[in-house]
Amino acid sequence: MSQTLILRRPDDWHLHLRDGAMLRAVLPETARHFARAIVMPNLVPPVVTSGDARAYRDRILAALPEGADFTPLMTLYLTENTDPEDVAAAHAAGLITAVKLYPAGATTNSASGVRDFDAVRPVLDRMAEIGLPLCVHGEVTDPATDIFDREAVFIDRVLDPIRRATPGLRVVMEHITTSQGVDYVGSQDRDLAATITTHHLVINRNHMLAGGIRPHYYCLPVAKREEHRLALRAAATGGDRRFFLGTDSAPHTDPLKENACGCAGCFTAPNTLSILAHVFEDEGALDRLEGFASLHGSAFYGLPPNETRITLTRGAPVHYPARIETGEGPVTVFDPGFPLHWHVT
Ligand SMILES: NC(=O)N[C@@H](CC(=O)O)C(=O)O
Ligand SMILES: [Zn+2]
Ligand SMILES: [Zn+2]
Repeated sequence: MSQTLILRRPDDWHLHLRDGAMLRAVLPETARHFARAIVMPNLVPPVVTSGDARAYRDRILAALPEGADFTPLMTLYLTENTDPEDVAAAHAAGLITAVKLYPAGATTNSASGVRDFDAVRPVLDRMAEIGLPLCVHGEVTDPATDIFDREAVFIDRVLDPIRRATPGLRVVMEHITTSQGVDYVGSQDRDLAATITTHHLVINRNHMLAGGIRPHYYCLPVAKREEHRLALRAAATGGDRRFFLGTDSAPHTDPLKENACGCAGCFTAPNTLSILAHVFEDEGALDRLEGFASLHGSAFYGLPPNETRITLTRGAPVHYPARIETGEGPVTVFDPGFPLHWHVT
């Protein structure tokens, strides 16, 4: 017997769309299922001013397939030179939904990020005043901190002090990967939330490293031990409104992934919803999928939920392409390692 789930159309609260030919290839994969997405600003060069955000938004809208119903929600890349007034004006004009903090050197295209957190204090103060959320890539970057500990150390050493010094600042910890991330969000008030990716609900570090190195499972923050994956699954499927979907779908071409120094990022846009339905079914939480994918994020950002619906139907295995072609080369689609049965229409 086939089983059907009807959900409000989901949103993706953390997405990389890139630019140019890559943008044109990956955007339809998200627009097919999602109504809105927070678009990350880590282009080269990054999206740092309101003018950059407006121009990037226009390029995204121009790349949308005919008839697509998709709204990009823009972000600014926080640098030590960001002008608080430019941020406030972009917010007041409805141009941006958040500002993104990358510690310099933490991840893909983060070289223009923040080294000295005191240098961005005026921007953070202004954001707290106007209620504009800060999205955070939460990892320290000092070489002495083990890569598997970088998120937990960031919470204690950077994030908690910033939040204490900036009362009222609304923060989203992006792509949390640890039980410490889950616990920190759970212990705080409604000004703090977290996105969780699809892939971190599926893989732990063994999937990436045991029995051969699998570069398509390499992303940042890097997948952790199994106990952390289980904590993320409990948070995502537990119904707490502070946790919501941000796929962090992050396309890189195969030659850049399958490389002696491979890029970080998993491309999950095409099959994310089928995988999530599988995960929520496994956890006996299909009734909570709509909250995680379609309701909690918009509530945090103060936006109305989408009025349109998608239908998930459980049936014969559904096949997604192993990779998509882009004008820049092939991009491998994340392989969850199990057959998918949930069709999305
Ligand atoms: N997640 C990743 O591994 N990569 C992202 C950057 C990021 O979100 O940290 C990318 O832009 O490729
Ligand atoms: Zn990141
Ligand atoms: Zn990302």
